[in-house]
Amino acid sequence: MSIEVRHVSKSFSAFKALDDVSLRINGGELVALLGPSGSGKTTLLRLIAGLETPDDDSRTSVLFHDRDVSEAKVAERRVGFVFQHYALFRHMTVFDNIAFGLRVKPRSERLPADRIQAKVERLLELVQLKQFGNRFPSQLSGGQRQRVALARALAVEPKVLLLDEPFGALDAKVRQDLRQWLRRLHEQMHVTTVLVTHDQEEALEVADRVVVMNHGRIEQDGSPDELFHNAQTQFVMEFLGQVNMFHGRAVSGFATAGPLRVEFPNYRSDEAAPARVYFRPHDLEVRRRPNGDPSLAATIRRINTAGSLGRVSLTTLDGVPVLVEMTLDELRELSLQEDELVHLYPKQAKVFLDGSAVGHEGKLTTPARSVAS
Ligand SMILES: Nc1ncnc2c1ncn2[C@@H]1O[C@H](COP(=O)(O)OP(=O)(O)OP(=O)(O)O)[C@@H](O)[C@H]1O
Repeated sequence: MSIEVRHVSKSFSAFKALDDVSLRINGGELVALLGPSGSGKTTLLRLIAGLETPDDDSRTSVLFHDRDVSEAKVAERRVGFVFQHYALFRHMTVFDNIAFGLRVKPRSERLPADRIQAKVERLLELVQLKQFGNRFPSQLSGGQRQRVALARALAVEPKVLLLDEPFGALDAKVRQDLRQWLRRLHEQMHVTTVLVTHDQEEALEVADRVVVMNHGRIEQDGSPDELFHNAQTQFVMEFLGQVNMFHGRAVSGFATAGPLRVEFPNYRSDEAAPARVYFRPHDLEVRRRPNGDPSLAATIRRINTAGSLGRVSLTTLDGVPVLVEMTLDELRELSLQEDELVHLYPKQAKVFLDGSAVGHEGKLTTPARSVAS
C-alpha cells in the first residue's frame, strides 16, 4: 500500500508545525522520518494516520494506494501504531494483548477462536517471544514489551505500520538489537512502514529511505547512502554523521578555509561570500611532519581506541575542535601522542555558501598539488 501526502500544512494557533509537505512512500517501503525535536515528524505521522486534520488548502490531499483518504476516519485507514511508551494492557497476558484486536472485531469479521489462537502463536514466534505468551507486561523487559506492541499492531494485518520512536525509551544496546530485528521483520512482512526517529544511526541503518525534516519542511529525501554522501543542504550535512566545519570564504570558483583552498565552481562571482567548508573525520589525513602542502596544524587533545576505528580529537591553532577517524592500524603506526602538534591534510571537502543550499563536493586544490576527491 503506497502512501502519498500532497501539499500538507498543519498549524497550531500561529505556529506552523508542517509547512507545505509533499511525500510519496511506495508500497512495502520502510521510510524513516528523521529530524530534530519539534521538526514536525510526529505531526506528519499523525496526519497520515488521520489523527490530525491538515490546514485547509485546496491542493492538500492524503492518498493511500492512490485513493484519497482525506475524509476517511482512523479506523478506516487500517493503520497499525506503535509509540515510544508501550500501551499494553497491564492486566492481560502477552497472548491476550496480541489477540485483543482480533477478538474485538464485529462477530461477522471475527476469526474463529482456533484461528485466532494459531495467528497469535505465529506472531509470538515472529517477534521471538514464543515462551512468553502467559506472562504479564510487568514481567517483560522494555524491549520485549515493544516487540509485543509490534505484534499487537501486526495482528490485525494493517495496510500501513506507523512507528513513533518505538525504541526511544530503551537503552542503547537494546535499541541496536531491536533495530536489526525490525529490519528483518520488515523483510518478512513487507508492510509499508513509516518510522519516526531523531536517532540518525537508527534511521540510516533500518530504513530504505530517509526523509530529513527541519522546521516543518523536508530538507532532503533519499537513500541512507545518498544522504550521507551527498547532502544537499548545510543542515543535512551538519545533522548526519560527524563533520568538521570551518568558516571560510568563496570567491571566483574557489573556497578557502584557513590555508586550504577548495574548488567551488558553483560560485563564480569575484565578490567574496561567506562559505562553510566541511571535512568528514575519515577524510582528514594526519601527518606528524608537514610535507610542504597547505595543511591545518592542530594539537591532539585525546586519542580514543575503544571502537572499531581510532578517533583523535584535536584543536586547531585557532581553537576550532576537529575530529579525525582512522583505522586502529594506521593509528598504531603513527604512534601519536596527546598534546602533540600534528598536520591535517584533507582528502576531500564539501562546501556550502553560508545560509544557502548552494553546495559542492570539492577537490582540494593547492598551489603545490591537487588532492583527488
Ligand atoms: N497539539 C499541539 N498543540 C500545539 N503545538 C503542537 C501540538 N502538537 C505539536 N505541536 C508543536 O508542533 C511542533 C512539531 O511537533 P512534532 O511533535 O511533530 O515534532 P517532532 O519532530 O515529532 O518532535 P519530537 O522528536 O520532539 O517528538 C512542535 O514545536 C510542537 O510543540
